[in-house]
Amino acid sequence: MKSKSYILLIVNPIAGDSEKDHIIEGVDYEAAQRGYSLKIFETTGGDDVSQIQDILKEYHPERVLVAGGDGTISLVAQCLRNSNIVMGIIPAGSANGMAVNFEIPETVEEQIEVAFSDCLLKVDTLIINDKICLHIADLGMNAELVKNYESSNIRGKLGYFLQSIPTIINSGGPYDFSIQTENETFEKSGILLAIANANKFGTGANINPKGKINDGIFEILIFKNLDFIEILKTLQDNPEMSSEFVDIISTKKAIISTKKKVSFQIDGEFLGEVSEITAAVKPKSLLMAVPQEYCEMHNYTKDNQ
Ligand SMILES: Nc1ncnc2c1ncn2[C@@H]1O[C@H](COP(=O)(O)OP(=O)(O)OP(=O)(O)O)[C@@H](O)[C@H]1O
Repeated sequence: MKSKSYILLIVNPIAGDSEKDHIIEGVDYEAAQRGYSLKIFETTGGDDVSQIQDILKEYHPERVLVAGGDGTISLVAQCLRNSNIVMGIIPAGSANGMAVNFEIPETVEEQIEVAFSDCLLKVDTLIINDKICLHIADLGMNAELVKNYESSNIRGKLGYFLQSIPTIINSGGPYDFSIQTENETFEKSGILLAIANANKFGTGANINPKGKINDGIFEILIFKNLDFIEILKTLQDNPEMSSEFVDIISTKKAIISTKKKVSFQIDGEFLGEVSEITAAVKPKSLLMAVPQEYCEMHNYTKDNQ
């Protein structure tokens, strides 16, 4: 084990199609100011999980900062789950859904400040079909949109917007979902079933306004139709959505099945078509540095060590 405390910075060089030099310089400066040594690891897209695990064992960093998109954040969260190592996010992807959800500020300077701050929150993670979900997974129309977005050349919100109309027209829904929770079985029909640990999609749509990221439960939201007025409401901070538009089930675990296969995504990554998934919450399993304002707005109590 090394004698000085380490910060590990994990950089995905291709995320968001942007250079990361200013992030690396900013983190290097801040780490030095605070008396840490900095270890940098660049992902390769190959065996990143086992390489990161080896670095964690060798350097025992106090914090791991991630400069990448949602895919890289998920990968790092998977390595840090059930440890006491803090994860900080420096969003550098094309859509950055998790950063939108955690209200990470816009500038790199502010993001680095948050990533090094002592506003720490132990958040729940979900395990869905053996994969980690920090944010939102879904079956149906949004997953179809993620698939079409991934295969298109235009990135960012514009890319999502441009894919939305053909996706709506060509969608395979509505779907009949059978949802088995710990105590009950529900039969529901909808165009989109979301499994939400967090509140917002990467587009900013606040689909799960009452959800808390550290309450030991998650929400299953079944959207029944494309009601544009209700969709516009989700752009507000605290939308009251009609029960004609969405049904909400809160639970700790669930098995969800459909007769016909349906598109499936976790945290912005398209994972093919499935007819059954299992989801379970792992309460307070990841320690994250988040903005003070995020804790205040959602009445979260900090989990400072
Ligand atoms: N050095 C690399 N070369 C090629 N691909 C890489 C490399 N490092 C990571 N990857 C790939 O990058 C993907 C993850 O990208 P990530 O989600 O972080 O960024 P993004 O796609 O730009 O952002 P977002 O998810 O916010 O749209 C994974 O598929 C991973 O395999």
